[in-house]
Amino acid sequence: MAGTARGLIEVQDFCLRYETMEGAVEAVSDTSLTVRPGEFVSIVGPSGCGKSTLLNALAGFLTPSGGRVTVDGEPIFGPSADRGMIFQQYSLFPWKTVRQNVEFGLKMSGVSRGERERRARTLLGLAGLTPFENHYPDRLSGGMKQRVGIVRALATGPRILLLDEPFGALDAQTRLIMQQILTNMWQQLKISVLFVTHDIDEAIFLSDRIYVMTARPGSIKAEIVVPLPRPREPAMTLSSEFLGLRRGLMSLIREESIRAMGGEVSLDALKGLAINLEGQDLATVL
Ligand SMILES: Nc1ncnc2c1ncn2[C@@H]1O[C@H](COP(=O)(O)OP(=O)(O)OP(=O)(O)O)[C@@H](O)[C@H]1O
Repeated sequence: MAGTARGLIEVQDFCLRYETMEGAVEAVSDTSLTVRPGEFVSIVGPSGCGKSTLLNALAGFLTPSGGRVTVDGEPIFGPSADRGMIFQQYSLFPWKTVRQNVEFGLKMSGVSRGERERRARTLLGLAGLTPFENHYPDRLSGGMKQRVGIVRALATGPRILLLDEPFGALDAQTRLIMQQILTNMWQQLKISVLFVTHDIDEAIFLSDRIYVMTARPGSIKAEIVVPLPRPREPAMTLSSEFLGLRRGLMSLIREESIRAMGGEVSLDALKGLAINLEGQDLATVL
């Protein structure tokens, strides 16, 4: 799996509508993006802009209402071990040990016992999980469970890895460690990654490029290249380059988050200027 120039993701004029009892919900419209083989790309945007919808279409769980979604030029017709997907919630089999969880997909694909063990042990080693290979998931912390989930998705040698807020449930310190483990694994495996996050710092720290989506129906508002060198070090988050990117991204997302609230909240309201109290203080008025 290492060293192969595979994993080109191309999304062209993608639209997705959900049909509901109340009518159609246009979740994503006219979205085009590319992830080149071996690239790490993130998607950020306001809540409800369609990030998960797009990722689920790439995973093969949803069918586009329009446009084209391909990996290495091949259209997507359903889920495949070629496209690993990681969610925020851990989805390990509780009755299997860590190594059995990692080997599961390989067993289903008919890989021999020896080869399964070799691959699982290599990946568990890369993720620092060797001492826990015989543990059951209920004995693992959230960060460890998520590491096992990532290793399990990688074990079958996917061309691309899709991650939907994978570290959203973890505390800040564990999150930082997970980010480094993920980038280490990604650099060694040379796999293409599309990563959805709400965390701007996380997107900058991990990515080669970042797509910013508009409020629903989501489309691409901006594409930002992250020029920070690799390997990324935690100290880089204090550099002027990092802070400049952060400022730019925050202002783009803020604009869209306000739009996503459908006019319920205006910039004036956020500054506390939207209601005229006619000189009285709030406690008196209430
Ligand atoms: N099954 C569904 N039926 C109807 N509408 C849906 C369905 N799933 C999602 N939506 C709507 O589609 C839009 C996009 O949802 P999606 O979960 O993709 O957004 P998101 O950007 O991932 O959100 P968040 O950042 O809050 O996780 C939202 O307005 C959501 O309410």
